[in-house]
Amino acid sequence: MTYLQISAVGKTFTRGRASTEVLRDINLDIEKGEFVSIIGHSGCGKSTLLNLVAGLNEVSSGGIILENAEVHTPGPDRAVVFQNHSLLPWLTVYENVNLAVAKVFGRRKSAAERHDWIMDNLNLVQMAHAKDKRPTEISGGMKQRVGIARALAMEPKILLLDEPFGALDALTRAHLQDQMMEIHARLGNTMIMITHDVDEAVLLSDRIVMMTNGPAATIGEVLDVPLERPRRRLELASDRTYLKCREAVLKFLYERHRFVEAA
Ligand SMILES: Nc1ncnc2c1ncn2[C@@H]1O[C@H](COP(=O)(O)OP(=O)(O)OP(=O)(O)O)[C@@H](O)[C@H]1O
Repeated sequence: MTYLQISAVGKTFTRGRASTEVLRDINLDIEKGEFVSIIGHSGCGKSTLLNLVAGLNEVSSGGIILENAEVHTPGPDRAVVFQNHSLLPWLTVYENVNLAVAKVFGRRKSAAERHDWIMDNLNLVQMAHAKDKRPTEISGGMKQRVGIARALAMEPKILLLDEPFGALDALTRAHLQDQMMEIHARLGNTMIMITHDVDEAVLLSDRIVMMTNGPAATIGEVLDVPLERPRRRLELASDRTYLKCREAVLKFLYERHRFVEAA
């Protein structure tokens, strides 16, 4: 039984008499525990697709089923991490995570259990030491880590990552990619990540979904990444399979589906 099933999904935005068909006939099955990246040129509809899975927008045609339940609205079973952290600035790191934990586990866990759970998740992203700091007092990479802890603390069925490291410098980005791989190995979560970064996609993913250019974008190809885990970036830099996957994505993006700026 497929965990997440995206079937014949289309999305058209309509405003007044104008309408734009952004996505057409998207079909994708994702298994429990898979790490899937979505890559494609700017504006092709990656975030739109993620937002449909998150339930932030409704599909115009087709359907999305997560563990036998059709997706219509947002829910804590699908946590989203955005490129720019969405922490509340007047709350501490701890309180930001607590907000999600209280909402999801308020009735099911005691206050002591909720506290332990918040600390577990802050520890997972190595942010427990900053639990009493406010978002303005920590770096961009740290804020993203808190956002990831908050999302993980909801124990979602699926973690949706919309360019989670896009705004970070290269070194911080590499560090967080490594942490993400460790978390994935430890918890076995199902994750969908949008990225513009070919190396990031190959390093982290079990499969890479490559999207054609819009309007009416669809899935052009899906690439399996048959690299064993754990993966180490330095060893992979000269690994044949890694380089082949990288080349396949680059060819898709820059030969077969080159980005053409709209007039
Ligand atoms: N709510 C909306 N109403 C109308 N059009 C929208 C809406 N949301 C997105 N679009 C349009 O859908 C298209 C795809 O946007 P989307 O943000 O999904 O692309 P993307 O691939 O994630 O882009 P990027 O990589 O630049 O973030 C764009 O042309 C955008 O203008």
